[in-house]
Amino acid sequence: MVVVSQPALNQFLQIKTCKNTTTLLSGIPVVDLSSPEAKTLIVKACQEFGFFKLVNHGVPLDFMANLENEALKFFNQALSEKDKAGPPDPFGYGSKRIGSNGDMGWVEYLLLNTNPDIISPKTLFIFRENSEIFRSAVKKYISEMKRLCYQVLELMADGLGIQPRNAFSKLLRDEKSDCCFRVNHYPPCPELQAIALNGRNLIGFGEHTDPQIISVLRSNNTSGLQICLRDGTWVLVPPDQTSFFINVGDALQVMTNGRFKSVKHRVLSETSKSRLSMIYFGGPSLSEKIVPLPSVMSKDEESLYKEFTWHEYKKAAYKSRLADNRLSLFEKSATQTQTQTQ
Ligand SMILES: C=C1C[C@]23C[C@@]1(O)CC[C@H]2[C@@]12CC[C@H](O)[C@@](C)(C(=O)O1)[C@H]2[C@@H]3C(=O)O
Ligand SMILES: O=C(O)CCC(=O)C(=O)O
Ligand SMILES: [Fe+2]
Repeated sequence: MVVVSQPALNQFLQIKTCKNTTTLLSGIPVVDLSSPEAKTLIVKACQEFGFFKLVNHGVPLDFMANLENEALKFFNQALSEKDKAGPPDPFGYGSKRIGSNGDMGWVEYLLLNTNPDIISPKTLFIFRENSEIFRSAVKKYISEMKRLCYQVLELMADGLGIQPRNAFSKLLRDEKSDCCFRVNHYPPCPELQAIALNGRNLIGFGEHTDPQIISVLRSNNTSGLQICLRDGTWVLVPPDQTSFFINVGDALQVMTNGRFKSVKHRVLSETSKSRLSMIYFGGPSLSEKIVPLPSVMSKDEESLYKEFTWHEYKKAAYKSRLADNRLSLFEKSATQTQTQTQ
């Protein structure tokens, strides 16, 4: 990324308000995947936060470190080289523009489709020439992410008492599942140290919920990720490069009829250290109906949402701005729910 002037930086600056105070949270739920209590703790965390940290996950640490190194080699290239893999369509290399509806962030990224049948021409440029090591690191990492998602989703089903226990995971096991993988690089912004910030922050990735079922995030040891609690307070998530952070996505909120809540999150940039994060987004096949699972619902309980397919949701999501409440388009009004119960 290039050096920028203060007026150009203004579009990434966010004013902090008193109501929205950021506090350091040491109470992020932590789940030990090897513990017999994992399923109970996962359900509790998804109900209260829509978010938790996963330890003892069994993913080899060198897979994470290798991919991080390879990704940094990509981002350290000249912009003219990286731009050959962009602009994102939505896959490929992107810088500062997130999505196609005007969102901006102090970030550059690679967005990849994980289905080998769908090859985006842009992504061919990412792995061209001497990048076989990068391609292989991505492949190994993604296969671990799939395994981890299946395991976590099966524990969620167990914890909720859902039969069969693959009710969620089968959606990702489907060969047509719509999953993607993102590597975000947040360069440091030395210009910011020189100017008076007046308590303002630099937005790396603006607030949003992830539309999919589940997201698995790993970052280097640079902070920046924040989650929003139910009371609207933003809290910092202390980084931990050996662990994963699991986000409940909008589709899982619907499939649990609101028992799990998708977590609103954002990244604020550091002025002196770069952050590198990799996120695996697990989505179902495009034709999948996103409805509450019958075994989640109690007797006479009605769905809070209108029926829609993942394709319909995705289409709406990609027309929306990052901070929009995408699920509200599919919520039933109070009158609709009452009429159905009468
Ligand atoms: C502004 C946008 C970027 C996004 C598509 C959208 O129109 C709204 C959802 C955004 C998001 C957030 C989570 C993931 O990073 C992502 C890949 C996704 O599936 O939804 C991004 C989209 C994107 O960057 O293209
Ligand atoms: O980069 C991060 O740490 C989080 C980014 C994110 O939330 C996303 O890409 O959807
Ligand atoms: Fe996200």
